[in-house]
Amino acid sequence: MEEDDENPPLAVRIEEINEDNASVSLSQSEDLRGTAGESPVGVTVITGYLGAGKSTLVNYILNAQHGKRIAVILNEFGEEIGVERAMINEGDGGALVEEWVELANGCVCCTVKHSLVQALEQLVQRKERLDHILLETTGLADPAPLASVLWLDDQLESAVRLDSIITVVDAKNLKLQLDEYRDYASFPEAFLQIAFADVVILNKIDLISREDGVPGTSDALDDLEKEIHNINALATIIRSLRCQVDLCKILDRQAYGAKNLSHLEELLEEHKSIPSRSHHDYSVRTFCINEQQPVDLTKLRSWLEDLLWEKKSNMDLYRCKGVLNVHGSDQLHTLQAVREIYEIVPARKWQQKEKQTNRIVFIGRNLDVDILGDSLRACMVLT
Ligand SMILES: Nc1nc2c(ncn2[C@@H]2O[C@H](COP(=O)(O)OP(=O)(O)OP(=O)(O)O)[C@@H](O)[C@H]2O)c(=O)[nH]1
Repeated sequence: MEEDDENPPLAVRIEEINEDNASVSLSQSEDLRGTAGESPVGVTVITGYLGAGKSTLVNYILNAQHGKRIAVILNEFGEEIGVERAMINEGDGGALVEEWVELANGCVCCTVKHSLVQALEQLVQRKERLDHILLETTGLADPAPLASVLWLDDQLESAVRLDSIITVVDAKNLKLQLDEYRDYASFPEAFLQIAFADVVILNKIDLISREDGVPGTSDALDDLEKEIHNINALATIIRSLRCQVDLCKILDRQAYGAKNLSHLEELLEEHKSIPSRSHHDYSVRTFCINEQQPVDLTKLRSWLEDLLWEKKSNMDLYRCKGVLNVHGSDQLHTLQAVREIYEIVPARKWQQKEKQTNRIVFIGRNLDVDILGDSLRACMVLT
């Protein structure tokens, strides 16, 4: 499509796909392979419960003076699409909304993967290079399938890469949403969305006031932050009014992959003291395991596959991040996993003075820290 400043680009509706071609294999994503030498375009997934402020955030990003060319993909239920579009201001202030690409058929499950890949393909094949893509998901979505589409592509030298998952939460309603389901075996999306987030925007702080009436400074906000960190200790939390946040903190975070190792190490350092629980914990929680002995990489992979794929011990692991001390290698390896997809890569040489160790943070439900610890120790090579 030729760009024309006078006429803002129209929406491109992705056709609904029928059931016959619904289960598209991930190798479809090979269509998204990048051109040699060009760095992939970052995709920020924006998720959050109904009404938390996702569109407000997208609007804010589009209108901020950053000079980036940003495209938006919406994933909303059919009837809502018109409303969504009308609510988003098409880039008055600096951002150019190049194209709207809507995923018309509901939340991002396997049927939508195909449309998503097509939508991304359409965007990255444009003549004018994009700087970033925002993918706003429906308030009901579980972000994990999205991560799997975008992350796999990274391994395929894709033209796009998952930059980060941002979850917007409503400071006024979050506690209610979490409390409602805390003791149940099934968890609402609110938990999952926080569990998968790299950044949580704690929005609508104006609706939480201290007793003296000063908005946005209440102890209740500290409590909410604790609550969020109990679920996902690795998430960066940013408080906001109408999602007005420093864009440097949310775009280009490179939360996946080994490139951003220093950030990962900082996170792991900060959270090495996450308390371990000796009993089975049914809620969504973060645990950290620290073990120094080097691991056998083959054993470690099959341990991880047992946990992520076979769901051994009924543990529901949503997210893992860590550094590994691999036997026979002078390289520090990083581990990243989102649901069943994982990646272990050598990142850099261990430094001489550095303590070589395995430090893994797990976010999930039903985690049993004893089983996790024992089974990890079984992968170690005694030196
Ligand atoms: N008081 C207050 N209202 C806000 C704030 N941020 C957003 N809102 C309002 O909250 C409502 C919902 O915001 P949206 O951005 O549409 O939320 P959403 O997550 O996109 O909503 P869905 O698409 O329905 O899931 C709108 O009326 C916003 O104006 C805030 O910080 N404070």
